[in-house]
Amino acid sequence: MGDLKEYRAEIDRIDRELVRLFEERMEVSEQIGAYKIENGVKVFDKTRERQKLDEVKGLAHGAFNQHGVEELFSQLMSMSRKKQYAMLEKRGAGGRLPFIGVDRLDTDHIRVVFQGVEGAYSQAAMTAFFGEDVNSFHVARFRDAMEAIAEGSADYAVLPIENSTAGIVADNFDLLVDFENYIVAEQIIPVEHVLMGIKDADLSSVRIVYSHPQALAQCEGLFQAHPDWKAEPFGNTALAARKVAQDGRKDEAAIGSAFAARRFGLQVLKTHISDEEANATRFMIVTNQRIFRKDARKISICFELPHSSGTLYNILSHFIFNNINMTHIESRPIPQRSWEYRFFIDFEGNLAEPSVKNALRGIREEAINMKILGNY
Ligand SMILES: O=C(O)C(=O)C[C@]1(C(=O)O)C=C[C@@H](O)C=C1
Repeated sequence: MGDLKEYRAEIDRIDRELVRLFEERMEVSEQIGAYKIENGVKVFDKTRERQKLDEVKGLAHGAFNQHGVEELFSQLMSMSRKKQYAMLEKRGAGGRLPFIGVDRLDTDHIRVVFQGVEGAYSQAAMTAFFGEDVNSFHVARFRDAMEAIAEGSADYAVLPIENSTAGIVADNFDLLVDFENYIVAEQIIPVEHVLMGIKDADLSSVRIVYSHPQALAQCEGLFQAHPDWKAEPFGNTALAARKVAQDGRKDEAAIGSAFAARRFGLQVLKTHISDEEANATRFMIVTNQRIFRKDARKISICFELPHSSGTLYNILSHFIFNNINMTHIESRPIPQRSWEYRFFIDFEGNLAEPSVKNALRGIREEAINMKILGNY
């Protein structure tokens, strides 16, 4: 057995050599970067990297070291790419992002669309953002709202994206991919559900409860306390309230806002029925222009990744390297492509910042179909 101090001295000597070699390698990488800028060659060369990894693996001995060498060189090349992306941005060769910074959103003479009927939570979010007097109309489906802005019959749409208890509204994530519409703002509103029924109904007469699936999910405790009640998914909370009012049956109830109960002449049978007290829904304000407020602090993007080891890790490294704080990640299956996923990521920043541009450039090159969904 040798001496620990001696071993460490030996490691120190090797590490000094590694650092020297790393810096030497990075210098060559910079020269390649300059060549690539000059000749318009893409930074990321997947084929070359694959060949390199196979070659260096072949030089190592034993499975453990081969694996280690592969990981080490993936990181070295990733570092090399980041250096080259930074050079591109510095020399203004990074290309312009197709988004225009504005001082404020244009809210004069606008029409706003929301999904659902009168009394929907989306309407509450809309009036909270645009004011009570906003010129608005409503449509049946989230997709209809997206279409309305895509074709210009509305200037903005208000759509729920996430609830603090039940999680994301998956359909709206997918619609952001299908349409060339962009998030320009968000509005968070508290969601206070009540149970409502017709004038003659009471808790003992209720048998079936209608509401949006997410609202039903937010009130699981209520159904556990009343195992004989059937939860029946419905288009949205306001439609559920309207149905109960129209059917006029004592055995029917709806979960929705007190606002909807008032609007449809229903009585509130029970308040505070959400499992979590502080339940809130985040709505996005969407438009068909690629604009962002100059003081925007949050960016949403999405991209696709093949289902193979390390792909997500590599993409996320762009955030770490550029010191960017990621606040949300979500994955959704890609239709017709089994086991491939689309990732939705929110992070802090503004599209005008160099670190953001740098990270986005790397992600754009290394992921598939990267799309900026908005800066707000
Ligand atoms: O060979 C190149 O094109 C390089 O830029 C060097 C390098 C590397 O570090 O080895 C870096 C990025 C490329 O994706 C491939 C290889």
